[in-house]
Amino acid sequence: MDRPSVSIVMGSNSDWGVMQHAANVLKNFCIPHETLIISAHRTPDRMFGYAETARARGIKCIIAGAGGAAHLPGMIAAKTILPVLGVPVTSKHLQGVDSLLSIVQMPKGVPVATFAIGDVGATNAALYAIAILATEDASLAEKLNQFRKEQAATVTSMTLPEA
Ligand SMILES: Nc1c(C(=O)O)ncn1[C@@H]1O[C@H](COP(=O)(O)O)[C@@H](O)[C@H]1O
Repeated sequence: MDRPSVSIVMGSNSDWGVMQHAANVLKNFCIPHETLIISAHRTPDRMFGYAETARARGIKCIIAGAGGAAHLPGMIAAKTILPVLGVPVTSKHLQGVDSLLSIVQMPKGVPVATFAIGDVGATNAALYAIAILATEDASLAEKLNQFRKEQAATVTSMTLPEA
């Protein structure tokens, strides 16, 4: 098994329903990745250790998903210079708007690329991670181009019911 180049982390196993969409995209593109549960709030020391060592382990970018007071992506970004892609997980009471705002409003100097709430955000974060890797991998770039072409063909062949 190749060393993972993308790391997917989430605050709880309850986030998996959303975050599995990121893992599936990476799997479809044959990107070696890891999936971990780490919480800035509940396991702060583990989170620090993880963020401080991820780059040396060969990780190229981190997809971090969390819900509610979603400080995980921002706190990871505070401890690593790797690109952090934040996924706001849909929450029970505020439908993920709380997660989105917690992730997107980072202070100047410590960026987190923030994606849409839920499944779409997780999917796009993985596609973005692939785009990052593809800047230095011609065959991956070709795969990504092919994906876009297939997507365009699907939309082009869409039909509507007769009026
Ligand atoms: N937002 C965070 C963090 C964090 O940001 O460190 N750690 C856990 N959580 C979130 O709490 C929610 C509820 O978690 P539980 O289902 O375990 O109670 C999850 O969406 C998780 O991401």
